[in-house]
Amino acid sequence: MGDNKPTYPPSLQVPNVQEMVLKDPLKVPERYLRNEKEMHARPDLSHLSSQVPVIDLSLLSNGDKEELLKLDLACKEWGFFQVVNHGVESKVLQGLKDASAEFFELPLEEKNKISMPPNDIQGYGHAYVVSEDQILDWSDTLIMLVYPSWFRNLDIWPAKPQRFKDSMEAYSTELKRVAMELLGSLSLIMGMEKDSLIGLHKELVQAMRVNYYPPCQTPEKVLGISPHSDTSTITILTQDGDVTGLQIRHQGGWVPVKAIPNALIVNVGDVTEILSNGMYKSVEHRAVTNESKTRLSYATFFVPLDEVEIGPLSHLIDTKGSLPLYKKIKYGDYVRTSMKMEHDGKAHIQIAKAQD
Ligand SMILES: O=C(O)CCC(=O)C(=O)O
Ligand SMILES: [Fe+2]
Repeated sequence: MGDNKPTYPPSLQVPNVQEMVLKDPLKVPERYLRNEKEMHARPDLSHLSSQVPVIDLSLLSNGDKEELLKLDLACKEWGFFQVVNHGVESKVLQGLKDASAEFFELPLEEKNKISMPPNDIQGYGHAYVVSEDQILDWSDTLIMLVYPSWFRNLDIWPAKPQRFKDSMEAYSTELKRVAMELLGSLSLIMGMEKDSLIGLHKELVQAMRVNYYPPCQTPEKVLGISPHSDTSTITILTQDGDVTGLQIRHQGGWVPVKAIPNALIVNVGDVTEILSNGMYKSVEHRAVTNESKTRLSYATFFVPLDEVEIGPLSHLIDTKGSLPLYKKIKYGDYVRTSMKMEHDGKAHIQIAKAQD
């Protein structure tokens, strides 16, 4: 069992953004410039920020019917929600943030000791760079598998700061509990037993991505992370401080998510969209940069084992008399094919679309 650690298609090597900004804060190379249409064409929906649903995890845990209905609506209408009363202590959240910030402040050569190897996407570097002429994201990233623990490749976990591993472990263990609770509630609102979704995963695989967004003098011209939906079942995100950066697609525009302090931001991923035959939508999101402040975000992806076949749940097709919108596909094939594609909104979910 211990030898079968998954690896993922690697990304092309591109410049370190943090270093670029350190050397010349005014320089924004052409490779990072977005077209104006992409940045400005959509309606400004920032006034909708306050309407992003808020879910109380302690109520969900008690099986509160009203809260389950709220969750159902949040997954249908927004695909994103904030979770409060999750029970993750603020010192655990802060521990992860401090240790990560300390890692990113290390000299480049120290960080490069765990740079992504040529055959994997885990480690320090950039993700989803698949062609030399693609527009690049204004960010650097650190990616690692955390659970099940025998999936860990500790060679690419930061050795410095010393407390990094413990902080990551403490945070991830807590998030696993939150995810199990959320997946239990999702099972219920999808008309199944509470433990069905977890069972379907065979093993709940948990991967972590720490995003580092340096400031950019012209934030209106670059993106921290390109629009995409996550290939996960669910993603739980937390962010550093009060710098807003995350924006979600809603009603044809972009809505900034203003994080409630210490709340966790959850989004529905492609797997849930596929399983629910489109009833719940994995929503496109992106991150913008800030003119003067660095932002860090911490995304935890919960996914099934590679061998698990995902496809619309039969009871969700049968009861509604609707056609399956997606075909059955092994999760491992889905995620690996998507990683060979440039982030382009939700284009990669086509991999699982049923033929008409
Ligand atoms: O930084 C953010 O808020 C978004 C990060 C994200 O979408 C991701 O890592 O998949
Ligand atoms: Fe994402």
